[in-house]
Amino acid sequence: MSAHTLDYGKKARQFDTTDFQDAQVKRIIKKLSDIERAALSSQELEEYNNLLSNMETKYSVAEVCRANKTCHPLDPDLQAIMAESRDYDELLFAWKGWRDAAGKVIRQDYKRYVELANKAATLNGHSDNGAFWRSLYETPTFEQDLEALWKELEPLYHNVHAYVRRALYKKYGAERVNLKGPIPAHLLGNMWAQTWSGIMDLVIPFPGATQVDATPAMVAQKWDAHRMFKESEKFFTSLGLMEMPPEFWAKSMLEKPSDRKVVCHASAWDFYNRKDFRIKQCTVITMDDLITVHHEMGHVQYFLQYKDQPVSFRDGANPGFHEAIGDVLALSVSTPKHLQSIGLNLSCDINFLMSMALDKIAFLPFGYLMDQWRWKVFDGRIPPTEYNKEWWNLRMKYQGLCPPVVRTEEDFDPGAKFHIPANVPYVRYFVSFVIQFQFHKALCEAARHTGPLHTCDIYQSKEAGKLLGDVMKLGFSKPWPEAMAMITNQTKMSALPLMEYFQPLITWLEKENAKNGDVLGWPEYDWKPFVTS
Ligand SMILES: O=C(CCC(O)(O)[C@H](Cc1ccccc1)NC(=O)c1ccccc1)N[C@@H](Cc1c[nH]c2ccccc12)C(=O)O
Ligand SMILES: [Zn+2]
Repeated sequence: MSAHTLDYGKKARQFDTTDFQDAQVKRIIKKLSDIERAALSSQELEEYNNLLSNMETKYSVAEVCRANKTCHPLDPDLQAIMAESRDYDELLFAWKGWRDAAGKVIRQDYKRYVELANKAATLNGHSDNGAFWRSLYETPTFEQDLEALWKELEPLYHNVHAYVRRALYKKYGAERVNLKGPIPAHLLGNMWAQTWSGIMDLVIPFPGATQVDATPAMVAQKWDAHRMFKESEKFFTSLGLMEMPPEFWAKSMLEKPSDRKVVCHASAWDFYNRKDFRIKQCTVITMDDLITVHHEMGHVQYFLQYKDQPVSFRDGANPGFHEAIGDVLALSVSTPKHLQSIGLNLSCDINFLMSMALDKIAFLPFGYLMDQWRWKVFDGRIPPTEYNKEWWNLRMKYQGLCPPVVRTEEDFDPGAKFHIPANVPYVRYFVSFVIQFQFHKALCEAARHTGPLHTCDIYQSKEAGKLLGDVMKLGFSKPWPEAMAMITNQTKMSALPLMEYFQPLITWLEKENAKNGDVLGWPEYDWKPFVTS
């Protein structure tokens, strides 16, 4: 890839496109001219690639062992413990163990990776690697736009955070949860506390109503990975979008193999030959993974829709668009009405909206802080001596979380999250979680949906499918505001559709939190949970 990038980059850089007339030619030459890591000397490029390979391997083989010598990988063991265990110390075993096994061990590699990534970025004319990552959005006001979106969404998060904190207080007691303080980071049902649907049973507003998680029904009906992917394909074709080609089914890895170590974090792959497209996923039979299946299938649908564009344009309008496609469909799949239509469960409105909020609203501060930390590491505002301290400052500031045990600069907690060792930017998911509701609202109007936004299911709407398909066909050929306007009739990111979707829940939460006299936020930010071991 680097050899190809270098060859085409050198050719592209021979042209001064100032007076070129054809906007598409100018756009292709501009994109080819950024040769990224290929700008490094061959020796430094080899060092850089080795660092990335070492970090990803360390992450993928890491496991946590018990005193009795049984060892647990992240997928599926530790993820299951974090979602299912309600034992404070068992959760702490998995949480601390994973950070010792996967994060701590890559701190030195990461320090050197930052130096080389920045060197490549400056050789391509950027001030640092974070500036290069942000340049992919072609939006001069990008950082201000993101901060404005976060300020609009923060009150929703504070309401969910306060409500969940009270539920955890009831479960784990006053020594472990302070109703005016941050929440210990290992109690939220997920290894990184990035989505909280794992603890839905602790926070469900109306336990009497039919339950909202489809997992038991999927297991009872003996769903397997293939069935999950086929269900997702059926949704795409119901919109008039494309089915998966035979090579996809022949060459994808949809389940964790038993004979070799693989990178289990889900991913989708375009082989740029218009025929070969694949997903690699260690699928487990849960509702959570049914959502991830749709997410990955969204990437492949995008590959299929733009496969006839020039290679330089076979990319998302911006990285957030690529992350949003699958999630837009998953918003329809998740509705009680749709789940019932495929034989899974249904539930009452507030319970349903709570389960959606535990993933979509809880995620926002995490989606935002991940690259806040990395941008500051790349531009030098966070030196290696403060990697972990600044990480926890951001985890406190945005998510209202605190570490369950003391952290030092011997630790490297950001390294315990896939995207950090894997060199995958993250603000794309924050952008996706905002724009997917803008797309959902627009597609629901195209599908002539009436009633509240959260009940909309665009299944079988060819009009909705055409809107989405036409944008995906553009790939990266037009600036993303144009693609945004094709779907939503306006060019900016907006938090309003997300807020409209969750309005019934927010109203309910504000009343509930007021009734409990709960504080919004964590004024007692210095509080620490009682540590036994
Ligand atoms: O990482 C992912 C899914 C993986 C991916 O599909 O985004 C994958 C990440 C990746 C990128 C590069 C190499 C290896 C893995 N991205 C892609 O496969 C991909 C493919 C083509 C274009 C762009 C991205 N989700 C994030 C955010 C997230 C959490 N919960 C979610 C629920 C629904 C959707 C996203 C999330 C996470 O798990 O923290
Ligand atoms: Zn993705």
